[in-house]
Amino acid sequence: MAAINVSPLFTSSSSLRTFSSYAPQNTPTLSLYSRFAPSLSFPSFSLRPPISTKTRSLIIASAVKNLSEVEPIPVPATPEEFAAKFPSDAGVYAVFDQNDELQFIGISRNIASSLFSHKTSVPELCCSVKVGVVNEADRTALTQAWKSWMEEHIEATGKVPPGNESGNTTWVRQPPKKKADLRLTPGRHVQLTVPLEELIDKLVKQNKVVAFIKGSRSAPMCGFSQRVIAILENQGVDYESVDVLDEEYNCGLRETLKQYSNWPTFPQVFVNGELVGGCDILTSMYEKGELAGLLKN
Ligand SMILES: N[C@@H](CCC(=O)N[C@@H](CS)C(=O)NCC(=O)O)C(=O)O
Ligand code: FES
Repeated sequence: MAAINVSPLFTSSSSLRTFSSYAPQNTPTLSLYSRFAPSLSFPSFSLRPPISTKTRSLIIASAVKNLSEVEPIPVPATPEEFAAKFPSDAGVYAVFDQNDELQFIGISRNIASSLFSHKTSVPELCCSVKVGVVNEADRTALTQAWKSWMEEHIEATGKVPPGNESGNTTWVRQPPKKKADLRLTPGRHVQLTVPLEELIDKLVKQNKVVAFIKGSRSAPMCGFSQRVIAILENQGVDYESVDVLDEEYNCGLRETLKQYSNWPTFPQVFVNGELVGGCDILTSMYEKGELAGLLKN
């Protein structure tokens, strides 16, 4: 197995092997090891031709210590302790369970924050951590650091850390689930016993923030509605959305709402039962910093 010794900047035992020089035997090809870290996606972990001198000098400049040479740090419990123990810098980290089995190697723009998030979501797997800060941490440098730790571990054990195996989502931050849009009626086949205006009135008075939009909040059907949803999401406010184009569950809403609010277009955003406005008004309030106060009161 060919190994290329490189720069004294690497610690004494370190050597940098070309990616093509070792795919461990009895294990799948390296491309199968490609995984996603919580905040950054990796390029595929594929076999490559030998690294050019220029690339190698880049790698050396951003190299972290070998995985085996880094001291593990016990994982603390509180966010304050995380901030005190771990750097908020970018880099690579390796998480070990209570049996000192390596569970996951990840990269992050903020190591302390990523580790705290792992500790919160999978506490039983986070007992100690090895950390390598990457200087001048652009994407290439971070990926390189991750690859070198992955390769070192694979070479030593012949296996990929379980959390980095293809299809394992334990360590990947799941996007928050979007709330469902509200429906005004049980369906168009059901005869309403109260006028639609009354249902609208109840809806806007019983919910602090309501956005009547074209399409759903997860797939707005018009740029104006999309903009308003983006603003509300950005404000982190809990809001309800109603699709005025949904003729099955909101039959007649598109025209009735225009009369109710005396406003001819959509989107329409209500706060505390009052119409605030459409896309232009929301955008202007957002840009002037006036929206946060209104949404919170
Ligand atoms: N200037 C408006 C833009 C919205 C707009 O023009 N909406 C149109 C096109 S989506 C609309 O709702 N027309 C009435 C309708 O489609 O029933 C705003 O600030 O919200
Ligand atoms: S649906 Fe065409 S501009 Fe809104």
